[in-house]
Amino acid sequence: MPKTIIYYFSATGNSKHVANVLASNIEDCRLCPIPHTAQEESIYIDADMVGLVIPTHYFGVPPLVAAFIRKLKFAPSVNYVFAIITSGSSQYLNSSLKQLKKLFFVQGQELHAGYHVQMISSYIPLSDIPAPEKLQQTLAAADKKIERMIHSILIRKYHYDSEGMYTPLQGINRYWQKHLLPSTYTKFSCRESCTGCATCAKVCPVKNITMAGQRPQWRKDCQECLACLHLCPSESIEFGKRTAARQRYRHPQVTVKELLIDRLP
Ligand SMILES: Cc1cc2nc3c(=O)[nH]c(=O)nc-3n(C[C@H](O)[C@H](O)[C@H](O)COP(=O)(O)O)c2cc1C
Repeated sequence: MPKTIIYYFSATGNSKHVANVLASNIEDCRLCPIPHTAQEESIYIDADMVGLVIPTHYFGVPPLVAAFIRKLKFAPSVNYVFAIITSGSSQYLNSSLKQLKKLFFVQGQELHAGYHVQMISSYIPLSDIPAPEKLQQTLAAADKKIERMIHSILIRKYHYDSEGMYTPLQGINRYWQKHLLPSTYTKFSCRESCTGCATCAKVCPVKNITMAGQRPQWRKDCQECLACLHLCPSESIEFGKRTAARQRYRHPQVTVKELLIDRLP
C-alpha cells in the first residue's frame, strides 16, 4: 500500500478537484474513488495516513459514504486520519464532521482532523449556479483554503473546523435519508432533447439508471447526488419543477471522463 490513501466521492467534480490537488502535493499518495469499493464487504487499510474527501448532502454525510466507512478496518500503521467536506455554503449549518467522528469511532479509529471547503452548490433545486465571475471568485477562494489545508495535513495537525452548535441539522439529515431519499427517484424526468447517449447511466455512482428505449429510467437506489442531471451533455434531465430554468455545473478543472473513471468498473 502507498503511505497515504485518499478515498473520495464526487458527483460534479468539487470533491474530485480537492482530492486531485491533495494527491499532487502529498508524496506516495494513492486516490481511490469510493464507488470502486462498492462490491467489497470489508476494506483493510494498511497505510500511514488516510484521507476522505466528500460532499455534504442535506447538512450531513451522503449515505453511500457512511456505508463505506462501516466496512473499514485499520492497520496499526495508520497514524493520521483526516476528512474534507466540500459544500455549497453550509460549514456553519452542518453536522458532517460530527457524524464522521462517530462513524470512525465505531470502527475503532480516531478522526484526527476535519475541514470544510466552500465551493459551488450542485443542489440546483434550491438555488442557481452563480454568474461566471462569482463562480471563479468562489473557486479561487476554495483553492486558497485547499493550500492551507494541505499545509496543516502535511504537518499532521489536529484540527476541526467549526460547524456551529446547530444540532437539529443531524435530525434533518436523518429525516431526508429515511423519509425523502427512498422516493427521490420519482422526481427525475427526461426531455425530448435526450439523445440516448447513456452518459447519465455511466456517471451514476450506484448504477441506478438503466436505459429503456434510449431513455433513462431511475430505479430505487438513487442517492440524489445529481451527477446524471449535471453531466448530461444535452441538459435533458430535470429534477422536480425548479431545475428547468437553472444552469448545470461541473468543476471546471475536472472532466466528465475523469468522473466516469471514478464509477463502478
Ligand atoms: C442532495 C444534495 C444535498 C446537498 N446539501 C447541501 C447542504 O446541506 N449544504 C451545502 O452547503 N451544500 C449542499 N449540497 C451541495 C454540495 O455539497 C456541494 O456542491 C459539493 O461540493 C458537491 O461536491 P461534488 O461536486 O464533489 O459532488 C448538496 C448537494 C446535493 C446534491
